[in-house]
Amino acid sequence: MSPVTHHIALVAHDNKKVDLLRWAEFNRGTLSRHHLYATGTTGTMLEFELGLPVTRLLSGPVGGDQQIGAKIAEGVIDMLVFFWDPLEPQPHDPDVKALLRIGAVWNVPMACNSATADMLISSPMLSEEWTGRPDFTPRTWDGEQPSA
Ligand SMILES: O=C(CO)COP(=O)(O)O
Repeated sequence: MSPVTHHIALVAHDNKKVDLLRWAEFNRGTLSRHHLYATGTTGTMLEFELGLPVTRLLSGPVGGDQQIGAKIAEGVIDMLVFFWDPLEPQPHDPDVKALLRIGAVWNVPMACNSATADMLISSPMLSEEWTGRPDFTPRTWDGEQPSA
């Protein structure tokens, strides 16, 4: 039986990049069995340090967070490790909030610090086909005119 692979997104703000790199190096073996995605700078550093392929999107402040959020909404990404910086304001704070929000909407397992990331990466659920994705009924235009 082939091992289950997941699509894992990794993102870190500048002051948290070293923490994420350390965490990813420690978990390199496990991460190597999955498809990795990252925002631009985080992805470049991860590829360099881990020597693993990473699908790199744009840098966070210029749309990368939104791209990760879109992939969550499309059902591509099924786990997010996002070491955001709680001690420094970010110019793209609305994008950061939007990413965290869409992850919550789609019930994606999200880790915002290494303690939670350790728990997610060591979860037995990581070796199972798993989706906690809610089944939203799309609200489509049904052609009815609003009553006057
Ligand atoms: O800003 C980010 C997340 O909000 C991360 O972007 P970079 O990986 O390009 O630094």
